Amino acid sequence: MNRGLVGQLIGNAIRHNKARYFEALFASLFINFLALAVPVFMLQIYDRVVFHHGLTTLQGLVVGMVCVIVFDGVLRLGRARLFQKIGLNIDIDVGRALYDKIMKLPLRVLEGKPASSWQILFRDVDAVRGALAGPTTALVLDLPFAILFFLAILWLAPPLAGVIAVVLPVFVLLAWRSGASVSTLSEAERAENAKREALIGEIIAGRATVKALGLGEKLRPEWEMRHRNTILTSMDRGRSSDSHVTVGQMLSIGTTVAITCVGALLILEQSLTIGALIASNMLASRLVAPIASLVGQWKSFQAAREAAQRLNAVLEMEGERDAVELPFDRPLGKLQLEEITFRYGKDLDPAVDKLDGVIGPNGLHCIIGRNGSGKSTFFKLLAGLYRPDAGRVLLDGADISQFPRRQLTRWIGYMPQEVVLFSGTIRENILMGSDTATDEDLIGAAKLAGVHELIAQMPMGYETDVGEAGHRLSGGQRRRLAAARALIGDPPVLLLDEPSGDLDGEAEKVLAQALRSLAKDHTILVTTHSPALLSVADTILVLDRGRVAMAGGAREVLGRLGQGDSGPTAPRPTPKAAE
Ligand SMILES: Nc1ncnc2c1ncn2[C@@H]1O[C@H](COP(=O)(O)OP(=O)(O)OP(=O)(O)O)[C@@H](O)[C@H]1O
Repeated sequence: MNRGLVGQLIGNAIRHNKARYFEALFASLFINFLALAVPVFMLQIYDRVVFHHGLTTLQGLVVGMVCVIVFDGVLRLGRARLFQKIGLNIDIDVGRALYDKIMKLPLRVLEGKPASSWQILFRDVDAVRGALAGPTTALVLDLPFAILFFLAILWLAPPLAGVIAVVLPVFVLLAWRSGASVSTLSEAERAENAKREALIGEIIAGRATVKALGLGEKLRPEWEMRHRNTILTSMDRGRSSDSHVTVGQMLSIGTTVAITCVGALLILEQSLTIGALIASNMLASRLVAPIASLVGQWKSFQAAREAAQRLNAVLEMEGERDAVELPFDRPLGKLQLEEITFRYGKDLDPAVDKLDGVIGPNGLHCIIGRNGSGKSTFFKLLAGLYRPDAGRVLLDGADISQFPRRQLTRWIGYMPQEVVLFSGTIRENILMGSDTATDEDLIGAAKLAGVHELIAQMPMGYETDVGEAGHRLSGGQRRRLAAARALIGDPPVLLLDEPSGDLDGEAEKVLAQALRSLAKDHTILVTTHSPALLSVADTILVLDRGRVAMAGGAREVLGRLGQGDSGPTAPRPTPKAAE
């Protein structure tokens, strides 16, 4: 049977930590042997010290018990440390595998689920760690030693061992039932919790809009509904769990009562001493305790198993090509589209529909079209972020789908429409665009993006902290930094989605001139409606509902658009005119 990747990772983690688990098992062995000391102490107190005034025995027993308590404490502490180390290794292995997988998943897969559902997966790593290196593991290691206590009771009072033999299967059945019923309810609770977190995530991400539009009250019913559902499912799960735990506690008390009653009869028959009864009762509660905790803890195992299954499902998803980089020279930047088609869903119209033609090498090519005409989708296909449902994108004659992501990002610089910066300095954010860039490249890219002077005027210059997601900067500043980030690796192909979006007129002109001079030896595609950029373009491609509505030299297209040509809705006259 396929254990799955998480199974393998856990297997590896257990193998790597085999020595530690053995040490923990060894510690458990001693802890449980030492646990026998208390009943023996009681037996001696009642049957020897009390009955025979054995004060010397009492002194000896007290010294012995102090040693036992200290040794037990040291062992428990040691065992907890071992679990910490094992847990750390599991965290590192499984957490790293999850991070790597998420980084390798295709963009469409990542976009297919809310951001919060990816975030929540890291909590699943905690659940797996908790089950393999937490209190539940200590419980499992203690379980085999229950036999030790059973044998001790059997030796002291065989009829009392009979009572235990009857009660134990009931405990095991209860633990199993508790796990089974809690499992379904935990899944429902998790699903509701994920919905609530998705809403909180959206509200926090859009906090400025929420505030500006005063959406607090409008969003409240939705929030309250999701919050209520989370609480209700949590209460259902809690109720089920509580009822099993309560039955378990009742059974524990019932066991003590049954043992005491049977023990009392044995004392009356003079086949048992009071000390032996007290010792048996202590042994019985020590035996029953871990099994009774199983009733409450089974849910942790169940939760860990489900977490492992969810992690497994993600880890087994197909990632992007992880091949070694191919020995290709730096491309010249000729993009060839072979009837590329892409739909966001099987039943949806194509967002990009049979786009065909050649762009570049070199030149500044503007893509225009109405909102929703497919410009951003087209760029994501060119950047290799989406795979076409049909057709191919070739770069210098090579299908881009064969290249690993790292290689592609060096050749195709992409600046998305929604600019995202990361916490850190301006310098760190720009340098993210290249693995090898020097300080000279950093300044060169900033100058090209027209942001160098602006940075130089800041008190901390390139070391200025941009804040969470770059929120300490203005929209235009963020966009210019993102442009510098796309430019820094000097890729032969540049895809800039609305680079002039938040720019003022002056910045727009600077950008237009920079792109114009860069276009001599780079293939630059820009989606824009900025006259400054359109005026320096070599070609213009007009998209409409994912198709080419018009394409050709910039002057010609602008002329036709100016003459009242129906533009984006016009038929497709020159499919390869962007060449
Ligand atoms: N993640 C998505 N899931 C489903 N449909 C999508 C998704 N993203 C875009 N679309 C749809 O695909 C079509 C093309 O969208 P796209 O973002 O490429 O247009 P655009 O030309 O860049 O628009 P704009 O000028 O507004 O940025 C639109 O109809 C849009 O509704």
